[in-house]
Amino acid sequence: MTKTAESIWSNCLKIIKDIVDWQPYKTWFEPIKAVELKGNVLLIQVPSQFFFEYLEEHYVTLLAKTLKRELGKEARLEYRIMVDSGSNGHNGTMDVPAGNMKMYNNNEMDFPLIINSPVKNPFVIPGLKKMQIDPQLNATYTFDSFIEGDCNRVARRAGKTVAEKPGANSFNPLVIYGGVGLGKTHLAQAIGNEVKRLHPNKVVLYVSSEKFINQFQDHSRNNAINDFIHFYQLIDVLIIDDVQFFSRAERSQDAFFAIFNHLHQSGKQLVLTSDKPPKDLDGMQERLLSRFRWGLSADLQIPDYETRIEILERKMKNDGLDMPKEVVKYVAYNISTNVRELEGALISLLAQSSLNKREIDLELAKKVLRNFVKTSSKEITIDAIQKMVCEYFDVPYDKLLQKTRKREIVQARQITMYLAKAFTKNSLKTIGEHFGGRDHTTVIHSCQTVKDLMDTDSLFRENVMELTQKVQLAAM
Ligand SMILES: Nc1ncnc2c1ncn2[C@@H]1O[C@H](COP(=O)(O)OP(=O)(O)OP(=O)(O)O)[C@@H](O)[C@H]1O
Repeated sequence: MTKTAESIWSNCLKIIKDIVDWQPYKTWFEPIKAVELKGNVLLIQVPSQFFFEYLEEHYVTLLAKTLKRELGKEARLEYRIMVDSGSNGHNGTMDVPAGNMKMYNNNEMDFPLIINSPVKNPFVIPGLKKMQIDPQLNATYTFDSFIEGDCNRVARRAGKTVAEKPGANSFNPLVIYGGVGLGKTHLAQAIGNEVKRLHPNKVVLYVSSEKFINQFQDHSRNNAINDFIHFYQLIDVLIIDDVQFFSRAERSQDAFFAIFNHLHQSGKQLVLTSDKPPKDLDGMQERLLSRFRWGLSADLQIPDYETRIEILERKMKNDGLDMPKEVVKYVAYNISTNVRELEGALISLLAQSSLNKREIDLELAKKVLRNFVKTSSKEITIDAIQKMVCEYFDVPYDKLLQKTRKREIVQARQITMYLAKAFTKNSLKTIGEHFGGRDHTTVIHSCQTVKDLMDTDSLFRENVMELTQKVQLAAM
């Protein structure tokens, strides 16, 4: 029988249908039309640029293997992409070779594009029933590399719970929010990586809201919104980064609403990040905001001095680097804006050391940081912290030093000790002396009590976080 484009494609579809699940088959393979067969090159037509990219990204291996079965090992695939003529002046279609198909002539490179796929070869998995998608995760963003401190304890622990039991916990959705460079993406990705580690069969997808909106707009142009929504409804753990950008995209919010409802009702997990608390997300539909409140919103704050040291040390350890402790302390002390800047300072320091072929020492650190950020001009004192706390809680200064056992005073005193330990270089003994001659063990006990209370009492935690920021500002 003569081979035609249709017959070849129809044979390919028979194989593909046995391998992929029904829904992705309908979404990603049924809309494809066989156009032309020229020797060993099959031209297929796909409805959009997005569709083409999606196939290339997720199904290129499957397509290549299938086609090679039908047309031999020299087989090649070309796409004809339906183009929106209104937006770019093309005449309705554009032909593109499957850029990666040539790789498949080399048997050793059978699956170069399915990254993080738990399934090595879709052809040997009997009755494969899960959608194969690249979860778009960066393997370096793990819980292990995400240092825990008072600034992120609640969010990090909630993230772990979600990863252990996705969809089957009360943190659904989990909304992680916080300022620039404080680790929202890292933590959200860590959840995805942990889910894949603990539950390899779960379908995880990380996507930025911007990408989601672009995909939606592509599908909308191609009258394929239902396909778009159906695709997202197949995911077990959907992680959407920077949801604040939805505020500019009313119609994408409608699609997200449909996806959210379906996933939530089916016991699937949603993880969202935002640069502000959900209640401050202007331009977001109320029905979405009310759904965000169903789960848990956890914030990320600026890490305190000790956590900043730990972050720097872990980063250096991971990269096999070393530098004197006093330099680490100097960097941590002077950069208290966010973690990205902290990492930036470390990189600048290493670069300067390697360019100038000189050891990293305090002198070099001072020079580099001078150009990098405004270093702390003032060393914050215990007295200054005491005054700030007294003002904040409206507690008389002398009461802080006396032996009063009144709860408000005791807590204010404990918080002051905690902040003094985090933000000054004084020893525990000196800190104790500033509180009417208390013992260093009292300071240790106070710091521990503050940490414990921050885990259990959200109002207390908010107070400490606000005071932390005030102290950090005063030290700049
Ligand atoms: N607790 C932490 N432990 C270790 N590394 C951290 C921690 N928090 C943040 N980082 C690192 O800081 C950098 C910035 O983090 P990330 O990109 O996740 O921030 P973000 O809050 O998503 O920022 P943006 O608001 O700009 O999107 C990353 O390299 C991340 O690994």
